[in-house]
Amino acid sequence: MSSPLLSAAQIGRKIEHHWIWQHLDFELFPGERLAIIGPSGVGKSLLLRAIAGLDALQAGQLTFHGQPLSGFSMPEYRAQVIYLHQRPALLEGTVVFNLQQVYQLAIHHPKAYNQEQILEYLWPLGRQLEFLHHSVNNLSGGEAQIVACLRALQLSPQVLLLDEPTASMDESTAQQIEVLVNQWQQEDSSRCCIWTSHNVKQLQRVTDRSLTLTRKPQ
Ligand SMILES: Nc1ncnc2c1ncn2[C@@H]1O[C@H](COP(=O)(O)OP(=O)(O)OP(=O)(O)O)[C@@H](O)[C@H]1O
Repeated sequence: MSSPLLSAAQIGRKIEHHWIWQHLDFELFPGERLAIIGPSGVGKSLLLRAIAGLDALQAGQLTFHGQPLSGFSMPEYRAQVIYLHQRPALLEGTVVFNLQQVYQLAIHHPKAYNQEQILEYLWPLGRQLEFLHHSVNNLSGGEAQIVACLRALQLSPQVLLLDEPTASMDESTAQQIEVLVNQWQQEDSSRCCIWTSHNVKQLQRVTDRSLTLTRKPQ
């Protein structure tokens, strides 16, 4: 069997004096699609944020390709493991500006913005060239999620951490996003994703197994 791409050993996240979750162990093998499930407030986003290296852990260790996260430069790690926030933060300006701006980061050189690829992503989402010139201030919540998703997919990451990425979309647009994520994964069989969603049917379509978080007594 291959080695895990990501693994968590006895990880714990504490906020103030309260453990949100602790003693968590899991492994993510190449090609896997994992769901993180549990009720609101149980700490699913905090787990994705920890895996993304955005928040420190208070216990345990995460490894990527067998190396502790502390062994990576964060830009290098985050170019490979991309977190899609449930409420995406976009930069002031147009959609195309947001898609192009990420390439200013040295870590993405020599990759370059590819408008043809973006238009291919947009077509099944019912949007064309003019969408690229919309100001992000005028986007709906679902459209902002589309932009965040395309911004991540165009970078061809190895792992996508999808935090309710379609929560603000209609069902048909959400399913088109699922198709795009699936295509990204089919392009390289070692790519992995971790999803959170309150849409059980969606999780059945897009993941193969799940990790359940349960609420700790206070
Ligand atoms: N920065 C923070 N400071 C204080 N508390 C926080 C912070 N971030 C999250 N929390 C708390 O940690 C708990 C877990 O939050 P989290 O957003 O991970 O839940 P979730 O399982 O993703 O919920 P939902 O399904 O509603 O998105 C919540 O009680 C939340 O209020």
